[in-house]
Amino acid sequence: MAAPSSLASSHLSRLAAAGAPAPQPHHQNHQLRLGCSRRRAQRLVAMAGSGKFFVGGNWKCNGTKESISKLVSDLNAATLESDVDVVVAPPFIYIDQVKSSLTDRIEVSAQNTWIGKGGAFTGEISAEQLVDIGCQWVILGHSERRHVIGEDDQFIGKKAAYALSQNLKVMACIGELLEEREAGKTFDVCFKQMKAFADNITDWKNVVIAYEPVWAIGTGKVASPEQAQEVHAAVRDWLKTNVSADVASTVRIIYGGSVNAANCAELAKKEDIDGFLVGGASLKGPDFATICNSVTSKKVTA
Ligand SMILES: O=C(CO)COP(=O)(O)O
Repeated sequence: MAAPSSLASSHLSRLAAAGAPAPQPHHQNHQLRLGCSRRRAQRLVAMAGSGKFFVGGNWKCNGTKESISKLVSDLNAATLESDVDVVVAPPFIYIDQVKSSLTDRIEVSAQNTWIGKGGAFTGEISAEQLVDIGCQWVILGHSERRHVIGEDDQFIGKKAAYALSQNLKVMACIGELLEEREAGKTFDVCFKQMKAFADNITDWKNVVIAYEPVWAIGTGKVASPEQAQEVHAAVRDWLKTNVSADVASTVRIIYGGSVNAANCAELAKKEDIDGFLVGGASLKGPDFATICNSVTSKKVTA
């Protein structure tokens, strides 16, 4: 694959050594750099409002009553920086347990919801029911739901609209497969997934976008800070062109895929990385707290 001229060759060798796929060949780094300082100035102003660093823990289909009780007590005991929003997403059946035992400092999310009002939909959980038990967030469009369960862009977009209409906040996930990255289609895939969200979302204030490259999820192959930044900046530019400059400068774009206590600080330093969506490492309270507190690396470089 042709290497983009803007990345130093030493960096490319490090990526190759770590087994990470190469950056996108068609990237418009030049154009992104030109808009960079203006965008940063806009975003620093926005930081005073909704733009807090954001870390979500997606527990996926893991845990027992006992292990979750231990995880909650570790999270309750953790010292968290004040300028980070923290959310955890337990499996549905443990949400009530978590809500009743977890500090209010941490908000609670579901990992999915039904597309509309509840009723005769066996096995589903409605947005109304999530709100009823005090759940504030829902993760939608996660790659495991797209690629394992088979949810498509339109279905996910409609879920987002309905969840937002019921006052749930949404972590809207996007991300490319390895073969899509290797074929130079990362931006096409991410923009197509973004369009399905944008077609259904009118107000973005309760939306966080999670860029989770599928090849980095649960594989230990984290995207390099440069790879993640490249896509985050491109998604922000897409929002500017296709939604509004205001949404582009205020919406938080978080990264997910093999984030851990050791690699979070370097990723957090990147301008367009506003936080993380964490899988495996969110099951360990102290590691998750370290990832939440990587906001301090952001402050140093902002
Ligand atoms: O899918 C993820 C978060 O939603 C990421 O999972 P891992 O952190 O385990 O790679």
